[in-house]
Amino acid sequence: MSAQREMKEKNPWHTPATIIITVIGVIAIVALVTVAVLQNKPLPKKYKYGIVLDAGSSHTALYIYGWPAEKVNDTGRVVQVHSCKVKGPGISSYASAPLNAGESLKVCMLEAKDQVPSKRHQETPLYLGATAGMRLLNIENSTASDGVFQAVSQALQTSPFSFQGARIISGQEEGAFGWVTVNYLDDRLKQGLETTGALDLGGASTQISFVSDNYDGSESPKNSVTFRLYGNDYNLYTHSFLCYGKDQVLRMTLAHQTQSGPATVLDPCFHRGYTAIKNYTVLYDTPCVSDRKPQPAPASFNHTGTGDFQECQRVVRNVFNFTDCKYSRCSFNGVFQPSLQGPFGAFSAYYFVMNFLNLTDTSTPLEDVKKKITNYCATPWEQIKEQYPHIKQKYLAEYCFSGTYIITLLTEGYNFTSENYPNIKFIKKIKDSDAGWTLGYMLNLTNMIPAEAPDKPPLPHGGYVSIVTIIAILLFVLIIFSLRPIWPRCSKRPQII
Ligand SMILES: O=c1[nH]cnc2c1ncn2[C@@H]1O[C@H](COP(=O)(O)OP(=O)(O)O)[C@@H](O)[C@H]1O
Ligand SMILES: [Ca+2]
Repeated sequence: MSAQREMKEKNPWHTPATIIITVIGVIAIVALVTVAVLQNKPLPKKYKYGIVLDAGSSHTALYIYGWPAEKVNDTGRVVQVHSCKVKGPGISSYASAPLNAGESLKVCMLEAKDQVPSKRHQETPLYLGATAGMRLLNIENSTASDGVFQAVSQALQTSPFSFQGARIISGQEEGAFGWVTVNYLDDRLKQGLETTGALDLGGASTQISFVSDNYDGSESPKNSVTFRLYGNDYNLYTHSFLCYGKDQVLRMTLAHQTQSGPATVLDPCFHRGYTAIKNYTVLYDTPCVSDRKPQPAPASFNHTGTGDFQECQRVVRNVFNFTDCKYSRCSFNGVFQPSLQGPFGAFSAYYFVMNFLNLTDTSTPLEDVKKKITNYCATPWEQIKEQYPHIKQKYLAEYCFSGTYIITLLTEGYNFTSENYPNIKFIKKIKDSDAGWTLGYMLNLTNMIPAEAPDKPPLPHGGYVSIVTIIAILLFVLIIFSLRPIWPRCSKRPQII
């Protein structure tokens, strides 16, 4: 009994002071963790939006981008939240009825109104950028292109968004912003990683953009764009070939085959059994071919397919000039191109065509790619129509030509070889956002990519809570241990005696 009393008296656990200290300690730890969890909760996310209309030669598409209002400078934070394909042709096709161009945008603009919360409408910038279709119309008839811009601007001004203007973007911008989009979405810019080149195939123009170490921009300054992004300097090579989109090249190959104004054209780029009456005036109605119109020309010709890849490639080669080059090296048409470097992302029509032909897997050797296109071209038109009843016949009839053009452009135009062909990835989207120039264009106009690397991001909420919890537990353990030298000695004393 007396030993027990003595123990009770000397054990600090049982003194009122230690009990109070321990209770206060535990309360303090619980309070600390509670504060960490509750008070430092991230603020509810406020989203911002931006809208870009891509007025391409074949059609217009609307893209809505969104990002959390705070931390705008974080790479890869802006994402595509919605897209809308405008019904009907590209705006350049409305040259003689410009009001209809404005009207055609209405359905997608209404969709955008639904997609962006109404309290954000006023602050949401809206841009329209037109590419090669409008470049060609502007060359052909600048009054008509002004009329189209006036009509679309008027239509967009009536939207609740903050309309920032409609304009033709240059080929250089189109190429450079496509490259920015691909590398931004891939998180390559902020991390200073090796960049991915961008290959964009449209209907009226095509772009190639990449960074090459042995290129400083001095040999052909007009092909050079310099960027300082997140503290890294980039010297980008870019070129846009006007008229080398797949629709204009198709016209150029047909123009090549109709130089003498024949009544029938036997075209190796179309399937056997394919036949259509085509109008000379319509075919030659673009600045890419207008100077070659046979004079006098009959009203129309009979366009008949023979389905022969090798012959088709021979015809397609005629649209390239491989001989003139005043630089150390050229792609084609006397255009400077440094040596190819790094991985490439090929999008837009590159993707549509190669995806249809089941050729997006670039581990397929180049020779096998050619064999597959050869087989496709050699398949009779009747069989093709039966095999793909749900695909638009206009696209279906042209895949043989388009596949042949793509392979010729990549290998003979840009000089991809069987060794570096696998460096190309045919892509439609990166992390749910479409590959194309629009995102890069918006990031640039809203100053969303800083020249210098942003400060290190503060600890995320989860990390902050974990650290406070760990510290609290350590403190608790420390209190226990600080009491240990007194407590065990007291409790063991009776045994020693
Ligand atoms: O599903 C498809 N299959 C094949 N080609 C397509 C498909 N969708 C779009 N395209 C083609 O992609 C190209 C897009 O070009 P775009 O309209 O962007 O012209 P641009 O960039 O030269 O101004 C056009 O040739 C169009 O016909
Ligand atoms: Ca395009």
